[in-house]
Amino acid sequence: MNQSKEQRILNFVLQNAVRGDPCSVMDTIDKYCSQKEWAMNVGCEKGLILDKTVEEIKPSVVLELGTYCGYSAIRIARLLKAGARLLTVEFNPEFAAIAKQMIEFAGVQDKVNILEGPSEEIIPQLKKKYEVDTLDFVFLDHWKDRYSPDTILLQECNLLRKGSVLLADNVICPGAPEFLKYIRNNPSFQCTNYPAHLEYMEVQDAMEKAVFLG
Ligand SMILES: O=c1[nH]cnc2c(O)c(F)c(-c3ccc(F)cc3)cc12
Ligand SMILES: [Mg+2]
Repeated sequence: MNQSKEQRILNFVLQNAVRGDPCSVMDTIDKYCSQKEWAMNVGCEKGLILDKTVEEIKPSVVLELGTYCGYSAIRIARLLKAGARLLTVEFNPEFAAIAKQMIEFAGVQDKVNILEGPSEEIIPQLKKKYEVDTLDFVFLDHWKDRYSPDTILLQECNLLRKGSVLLADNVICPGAPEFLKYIRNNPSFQCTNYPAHLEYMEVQDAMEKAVFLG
């Protein structure tokens, strides 16, 4: 049976990146996806916005919605302080299996827990099943029409605290208009937009940062 694109990306990393070196894994994925097959990793330009956000917050507990091949999980985990942890949610079991191998190869597996299933089922389990009190940082990079319902769900589950930071990918391309309308008109959030390019393309995209004001 012929391989999936995600399996080809993983194989290219296993054969070309340096085991235990997160930057090498990220660079190798970016090389493959810019030269051979496009894939929906956050990439290096928007990845720098993600890096700066994580370095500013110095989070202890991070939630990522949308793991895909694990690129942004590795990007985030490499910057986490000792004892800090990343919970990353992936609906697609094939993607989750690829991400697990990618994260282990990068050597950040001790900081990352991949939670397989739909975000709307997992978010309500975070407190009891995954021992989360509140989230310091949430990276939204899954299905665009889940951005606002999941943001509402995070609030309903009391997972946000004063100063919790949300960062959403793709608010221009493919676009998350409902989320932007919701978050920018909500007095409980302070929003900032970061224009960028779509990963590996000369197409406009942007990330939206939203700080929860409590
Ligand atoms: O579904 C997605 N989930 C998470 N991130 C994405 C992304 O960064 C994309 F660029 C895209 C994308 C896909 C096809 C296009 F033509 C443009 C963007 C999709 C997603
Ligand atoms: Mg994305």
